[in-house]
Amino acid sequence: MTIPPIDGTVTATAASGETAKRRHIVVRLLQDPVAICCIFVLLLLTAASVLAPFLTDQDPIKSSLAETLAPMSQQHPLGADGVGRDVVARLLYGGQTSLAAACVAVLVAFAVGVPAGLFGGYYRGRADAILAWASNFIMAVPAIIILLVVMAAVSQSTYVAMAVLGLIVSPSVYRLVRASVVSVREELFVDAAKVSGLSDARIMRRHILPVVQAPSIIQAAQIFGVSIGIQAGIAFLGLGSPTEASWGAMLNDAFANIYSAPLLLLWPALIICMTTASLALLANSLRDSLSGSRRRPTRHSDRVRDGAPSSEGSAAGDFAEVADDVLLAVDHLKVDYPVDGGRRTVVDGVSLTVRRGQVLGLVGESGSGKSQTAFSLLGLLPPEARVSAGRLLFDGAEMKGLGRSAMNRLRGKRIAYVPQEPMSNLDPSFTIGSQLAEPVRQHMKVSAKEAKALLLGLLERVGINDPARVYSSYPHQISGGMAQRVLIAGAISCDPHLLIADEPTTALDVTVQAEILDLIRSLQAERNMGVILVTHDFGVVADICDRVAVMHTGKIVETASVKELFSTPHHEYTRMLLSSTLEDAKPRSPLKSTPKLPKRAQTA
Ligand SMILES: Nc1ncnc2c1ncn2[C@@H]1O[C@H](COP(=O)(O)OP(=O)(O)OP(=O)(O)O)[C@@H](O)[C@H]1O
Repeated sequence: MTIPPIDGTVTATAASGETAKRRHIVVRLLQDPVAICCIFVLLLLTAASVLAPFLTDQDPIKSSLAETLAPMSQQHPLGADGVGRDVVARLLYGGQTSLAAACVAVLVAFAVGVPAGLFGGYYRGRADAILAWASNFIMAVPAIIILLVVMAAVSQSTYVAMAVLGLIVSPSVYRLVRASVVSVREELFVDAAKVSGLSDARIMRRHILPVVQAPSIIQAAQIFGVSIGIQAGIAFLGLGSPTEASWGAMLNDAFANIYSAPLLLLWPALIICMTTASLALLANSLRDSLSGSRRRPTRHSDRVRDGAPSSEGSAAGDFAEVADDVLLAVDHLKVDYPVDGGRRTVVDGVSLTVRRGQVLGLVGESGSGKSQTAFSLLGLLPPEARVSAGRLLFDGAEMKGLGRSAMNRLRGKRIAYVPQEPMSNLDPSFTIGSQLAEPVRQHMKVSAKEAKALLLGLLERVGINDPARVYSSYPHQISGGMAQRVLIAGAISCDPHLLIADEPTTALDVTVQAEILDLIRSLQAERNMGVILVTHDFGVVADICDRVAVMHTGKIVETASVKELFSTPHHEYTRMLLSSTLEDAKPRSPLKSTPKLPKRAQTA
């Protein structure tokens, strides 16, 4: 077995990739006007504070009773406070204290939280449990009370208070880091690094810390802003050291003179608001630029699509010529997952064809791989799934190698999906109309008004009596059957060529099942759609399918027309399935005049 050179060329490539990624993040950040304004404000404040001795010759601490509440003048551009101290000098020197003390809080929070998160997330076990308990305990303690006690009984220094604050907020850093570590430590590249003999410290530094970096920067900005606010709060309560100029102490002094010199309150309040708002907005912009540039986890399936075709499958064999009426041609589709150091194949060389206007039933017992086959066609498998195929032709074009945006353009527009559980596929926080309209507007490039008109017509078409009411309803206000009609309306809204329905009636009341099947069949005939109907129910197959593919342990064991399959099943597994289904089955009544289906659904 060859172990990839983790420390060699791969590392060099990865390092240059990381550098490029960082550069990309900075570029994105600098393209954001909000971020630029925030950075400018923060740099200005920091520079002014650092350069305070050069910007003013006034002493920020020394009081002068003769200049108590002195008005604005050349000597005191913003006046003097209640004990005659220059406001500008106090703002500038106060910035030194406030910004440096906020740095102390951030440093302590990260010095405690990052190692604890790395250790707990990486090693888990008992140490992790103890750290989790300690973090819960610290978080349960009211921070402001602790700070007041420390300042009253231990030290009045803002720096000491902020060090304690750092300790108090360190559990939030711990939690963030731990969550990031847990999500990355199961990755195959971490296992590969272990196999290659890298030490834990090196794995953490190389593979785990880079993942933790981005969210940590955002959290540092947030903690920085919060600690400036808290400093102001405790100084405002009069707990700061009298020998330290700070923005909070200025607030305290200004409050004492609020009636005689209200402007004194304005300057520190303005500067505190500007600093905390800039930090909060900068954190938001950072998050946006990081999420915009975050590398999409490389799906094994993508590798197959992007790279050279897998050697598996007979690319040139079964589908050398694809007839014009073939909508979908799948050749030797394979899906496998990592399990206990190996891989488990759940779809094993599936080849199938769907013609335009044809309904293909995909049947098999639970776990036979029906849904995995359907999801791989939709490109919806989890990242750990590895997908390969000889060919995946849709509408005459190869789907393999399609990027995410091309796949998104196909999904919803040309390939639509009807799920098994309609209710859990509707977001309870949004109205049905808004959920249906979004993809229509995106794919069809129509206005909100046009999308609504189109959808109201479709809701009526799928048998909903009061489309306008349902359009403005929330999912909990409609029944499961109606939710499935809504999803079917959504699925056909962009006029797809292929509809993949994964057990669309399983979660529904028996009385509604036949109506939904009838609806799918009538829509399919009306629009000449190809349909893949995933089901384990031969009754459903008999009702609406033209052809059937029988799946067993990830393989298609038999494909035939419905008539042939029921009259002369060839494969032993098909016979077994048919006999077990028919043994307990009640005869199904024909669907032709389902009493509950609204008239327009049948006649339209
Ligand atoms: N993320 C995963 N990791 C590992 N195995 C998985 C994963 N998802 C599905 N499988 C396995 O793939 C196999 C096929 O699952 P699939 O959902 O396609 O079955 P199915 O035929 O649709 O069954 P059902 O009718 O119960 O949904 C199952 O054995 C399942 O345990």
